[in-house]
Amino acid sequence: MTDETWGEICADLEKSIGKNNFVTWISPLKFDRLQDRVARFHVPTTFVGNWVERHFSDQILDHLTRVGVDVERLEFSVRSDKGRQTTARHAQPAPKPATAIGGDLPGAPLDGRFTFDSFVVGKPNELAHAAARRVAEAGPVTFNPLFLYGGVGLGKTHLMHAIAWELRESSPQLRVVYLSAEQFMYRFVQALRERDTIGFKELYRSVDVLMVDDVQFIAGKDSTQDEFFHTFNALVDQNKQIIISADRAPGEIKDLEDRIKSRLQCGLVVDLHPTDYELRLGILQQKVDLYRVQYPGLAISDGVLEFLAHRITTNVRVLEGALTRLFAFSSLVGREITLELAQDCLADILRSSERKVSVEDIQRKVSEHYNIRLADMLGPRRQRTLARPRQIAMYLAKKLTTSSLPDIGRRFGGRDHTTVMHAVKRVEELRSSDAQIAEDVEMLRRTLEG
Ligand SMILES: Nc1ncnc2c1ncn2[C@@H]1O[C@H](COP(=O)(O)OP(=O)(O)OP(=O)(O)O)[C@@H](O)[C@H]1O
Repeated sequence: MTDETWGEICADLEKSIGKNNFVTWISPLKFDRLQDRVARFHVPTTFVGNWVERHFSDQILDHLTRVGVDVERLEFSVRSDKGRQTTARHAQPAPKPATAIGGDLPGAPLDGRFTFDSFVVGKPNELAHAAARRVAEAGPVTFNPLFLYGGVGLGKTHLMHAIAWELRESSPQLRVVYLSAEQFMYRFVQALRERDTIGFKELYRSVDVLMVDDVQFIAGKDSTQDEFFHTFNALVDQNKQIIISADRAPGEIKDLEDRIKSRLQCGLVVDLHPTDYELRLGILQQKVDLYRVQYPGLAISDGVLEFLAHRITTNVRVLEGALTRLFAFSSLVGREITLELAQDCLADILRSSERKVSVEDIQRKVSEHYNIRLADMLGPRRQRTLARPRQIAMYLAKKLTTSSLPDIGRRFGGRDHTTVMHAVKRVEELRSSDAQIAEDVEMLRRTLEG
């Protein structure tokens, strides 16, 4: 059997199992060889190998036999660029399909790539990861809800899906529902339209684990908030686990009712901090390893990943997009990915990343401007000559970056978010009453935004 035969079979498989299944499970397979009637494939993770083996091996065998390939069974192994191999057969048993987790329960589909295996842990996300792991153990409920928050593309959805996959595998009897707050609202509205709110209530209040992604979406939507609040209470009363994500801390979500905010704050609130250089590099290396399984010929020069990790600091999604573009380009033109090629091919992404101001840049510029030491800006001393620049830096951090108030507080020597809130308010007042401060702030803003 050749790569070409496999390509033909893929086209047929896509028709029979559907595009989504095909893209998630079959595209990542790389045909390796046929030997002793065993067709061997490389897979990006053991998880994918297990899944394909369990759910699609009969269909693959069927298609292979139909085109005349003499094959008895399939084998899947993970191969990293260093040639390490682990065979899927020896790994944990695969979980059951989870597109409709909980059988007839209306959950949203899960992404097969978002598992704990593929989540790279670093300092900025280690607490969120540990909390997610703990919840995924399905032991006694210790914190309810688990509230994960952080900026765009930092891995909230990835962690929630990972929890769902893990629970599905270890506790298949649990009724686990994952959905976005938007889907929760649409389903609720549909129930209202069909006059079946009782059915809706019963359904969502009978789950064992409820995960609602991007909860900030329901802010300002009164009846949905109300329904969410009652569902939430009913589940907490029954000691069922709830996991919520949002783009900011509960207290900072505008137009969210206070009773919901306080409920959300009752459990464990953990944020995913913006990535640091090491985490970005780790994620890039992991992606390269995965791509190498699919495209063994992939050549990437030393220093390219370091360059990307250094320059693209916005979010992981942008980082992944950049790498995908580089891979596509290099495979199309058949060239090694060099630093020059990366600079050319990613010029737009690099340019837009350049304009991003970081909290560290702000701290540095403000301390230079007021001629104080950076350590003093971050330290505990409260004298006016230090406190004022510190407040201005906090104000600029809030205005020029996407960091949340708690995040800014933490970066200013572990201060509370209320201190940052106070600083922002104070500088706003001073800007209208003190011409010197207004001028300083404007000048600093211009310099920082370049
Ligand atoms: N630590 C990580 N390790 C591996 N991949 C990661 C990590 N963090 C994020 N990603 C990847 O980045 C992409 C975006 O992550 P995800 O969708 O979970 O972000 P999010 O925080 O839910 O963002 P949004 O607020 O936009 O919904 C995904 O492809 C995810 O797999």
